[in-house]
Amino acid sequence: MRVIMNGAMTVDGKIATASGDSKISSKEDLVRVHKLRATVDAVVVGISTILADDPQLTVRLVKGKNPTRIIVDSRGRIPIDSQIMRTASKIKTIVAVTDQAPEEKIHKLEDMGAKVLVISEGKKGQSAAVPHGVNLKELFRRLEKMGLRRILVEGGGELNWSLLRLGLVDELTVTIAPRIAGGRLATTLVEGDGFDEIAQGIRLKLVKVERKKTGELLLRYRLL
Ligand SMILES: NC(=O)C1=CN([C@@H]2O[C@H](COP(=O)(O)OP(=O)(O)OC[C@H]3O[C@@H](n4cnc5c(N)ncnc54)[C@H](OP(=O)(O)O)[C@@H]3O)[C@@H](O)[C@H]2O)C=CC1
Ligand SMILES: Nc1nc(O)c(N)c(N[C@@H]2O[C@H](COP(=O)(O)O)[C@@H](O)[C@H]2O)n1
Repeated sequence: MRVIMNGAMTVDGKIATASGDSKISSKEDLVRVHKLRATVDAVVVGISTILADDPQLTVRLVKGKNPTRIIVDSRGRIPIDSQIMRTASKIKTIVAVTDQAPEEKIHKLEDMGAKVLVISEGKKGQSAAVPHGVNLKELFRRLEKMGLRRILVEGGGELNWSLLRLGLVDELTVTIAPRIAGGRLATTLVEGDGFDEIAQGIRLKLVKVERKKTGELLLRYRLL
């Protein structure tokens, strides 16, 4: 399995403003992301990203095949009128929940065309903010068994932390937009509990730097 994490942040590391505006990167960068989506089997996001952005997670800006969309959502909170659920009968959609999700909601999601994976709670690698989240190692094992081998993670910060902490990420691409958003409550690329010491931090090797006409920087890292 190959797991690529992608995100767009401001120079001060924010992936959205405190009020929830996440339109950070340029159209050119979004086209790059859609091209990247067209190369993967699945795109994974956390439920808070769905609730904040109501994304489609498609390749509509380019020609190509839509990846399977995977929502990590322990309590089954995904709205039935979200863009993802409204298109779940046409574009493969998986909602990964735990036994905290109400059975009635699980049936509703399945009736609308989504596949629901009930996965026992994860214990390691999660932050205090997500004490009873989906067991991501088990989720990724199940995805691999289903033939989903090339996975793109598109955040947000809590999901990014859990996956990085568990060592499940192979590559990180991050677009840095020439903006500063500020705001102590604004979400950053990686949230979670974090480490006490920098020496404990996750190590990366910078493998590529691209300077864009838009003023953005595209950084590509390999996880060590
Ligand atoms: N600029 C960019 O590139 C991007 C920006 N964003 C922005 O990020 C923000 C959302 O990020 P954030 O608030 O960090 O939330 P996330 O999107 O990372 O979702 C986190 C939630 O997912 C659920 N979850 C279930 N299991 C796990 C697990 N094992 N580990 C982590 N989470 C789990 C939890 O909710 P529950 O307990 O209910 O299951 C948790 O609170 C939005 O504002 C969005 O716009 C998002 C993506 C990209
Ligand atoms: N690469 C990138 N740049 C930005 O500026 C972004 N806001 C995001 N966000 C991610 O893309 C999702 C939106 O996808 P659709 O356009 O609806 O297909 C959003 O929810 C984030 O996961 N990414």
